Amino acid sequence: MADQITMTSAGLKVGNNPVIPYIEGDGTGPDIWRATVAVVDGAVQKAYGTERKIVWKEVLAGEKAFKATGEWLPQATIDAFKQDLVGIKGPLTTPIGGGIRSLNVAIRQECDLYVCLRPVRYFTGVPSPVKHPELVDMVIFRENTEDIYAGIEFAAGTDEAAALAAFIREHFPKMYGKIRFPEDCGLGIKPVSKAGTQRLVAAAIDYAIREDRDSVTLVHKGNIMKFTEGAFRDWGYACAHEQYGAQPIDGGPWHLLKNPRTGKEIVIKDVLADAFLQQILTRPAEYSVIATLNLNGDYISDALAACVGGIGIAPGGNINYQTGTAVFEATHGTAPKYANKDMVNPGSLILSAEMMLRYLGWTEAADAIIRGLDRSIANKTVTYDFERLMPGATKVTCSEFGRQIIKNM
Ligand SMILES: NC(=O)C1=CN([C@@H]2O[C@H](COP(=O)(O)OP(=O)(O)OC[C@H]3O[C@@H](n4cnc5c(N)ncnc54)[C@H](OP(=O)(O)O)[C@@H]3O)[C@@H](O)[C@H]2O)C=CC1
Ligand SMILES: O=C(O)CCC(=O)C(=O)O
Ligand SMILES: [Mg+2]
Repeated sequence: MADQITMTSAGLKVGNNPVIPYIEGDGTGPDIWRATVAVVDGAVQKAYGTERKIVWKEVLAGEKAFKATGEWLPQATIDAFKQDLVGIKGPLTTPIGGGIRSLNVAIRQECDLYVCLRPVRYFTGVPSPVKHPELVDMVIFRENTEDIYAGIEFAAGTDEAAALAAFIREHFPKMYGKIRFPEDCGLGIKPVSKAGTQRLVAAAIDYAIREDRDSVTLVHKGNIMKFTEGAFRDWGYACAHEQYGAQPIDGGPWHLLKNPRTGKEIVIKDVLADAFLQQILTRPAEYSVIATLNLNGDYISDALAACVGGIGIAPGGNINYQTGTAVFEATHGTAPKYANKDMVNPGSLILSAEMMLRYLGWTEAADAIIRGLDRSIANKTVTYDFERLMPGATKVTCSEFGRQIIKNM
């Protein structure tokens, strides 16, 4: 028996046997996927016995898809994510320079998954390069459909780059004069819209209200990129003011919002991206919910993951809160040098699956995963990345780490 997940006015409707499409992924993807599926099935069984079970449905993308179909991202895969609503994926390779554009970004854009949700918090015992990793408890809302990631780029020396340069020269001669080497210049365009910004910022504020968080920080580089990053900040504050009734503090720009659920205050503030990247090291406790643009969010995700013990344990989900469509995935990439060695940490994908279970409303199964992971780390039976920094730890394989988590649930 298999149930289709549907979106209703009351939220997702999830049966006992939901169909969940998954992409195994490239590089280390198959290793971490195998460990993840075992942990998720184990957690669901632990929480609900035989009453509930996920019906996994493989869909293809990346190298496996190319070998089987001649396409890197078959339309059937996008259709499955849209139809089945909730899915999960391993990492996919993106070549640098030429070749295909990011399949990961393509999935987010084609399904209009406008929020890249990346919670970053510390698990006791995980080795970290900072003195107080336990002070890091942030949830990143990274805009997922706009910015430099829209992929409007023209290679130096092409007719397209020359045509765009000619257009700028004709219509914006002063700006053309600012291009230092116009003759051999690659050109990129950075679209950032009010609608795109405000649906992202609204999702971040909704989260702060729902999860009783005390601040939402808009992270941008608006001093330099005034009409994209600066506009993101201004539209973000406008969203807080117009849609949530937030009021300026001492004339602004910071705003204060009363949580309608708890009556507590939520500060809406902003910070420049470079300052933020140093402050996450020096005073992380001052930040809670983060709303930011696509590229900033990419950098911030990896930097924050490092603060709490590394990319091996940083989860994520790409979500459209209106349609309910969501594809969960780790923050890290394919780590190709470790492919097929059954070696890397499956924690990021396992915790992404844990987010997925919570999104489905299967909180008991999600809690079982957290219990299993907490205890496995406390027992110091960990993969190479933690073991090399954890005195007295026992190094286990990727699959064995998964088995430890199941045992410890
Ligand atoms: N969403 C996605 O699918 C993403 C895909 N990518 C793609 O992945 C490919 C490789 O990118 P790359 O820049 O090497 O970044 P990766 O994140 O794949 O790897 C960088 C380093 O991070 C560490 N790492 C990554 N995964 C794990 C894990 N599961 N457990 C423990 N440590 C881990 C390793 O560090 P160490 O060497 O110190 O052990 C690794 O060398 C590229 O094609 C890139 O485009 C990148 C990011 C996201
Ligand atoms: O798609 C890629 O290759 C990179 C994506 C990425 O770095 C991210 O989503 O964090
Ligand atoms: Mg990244």
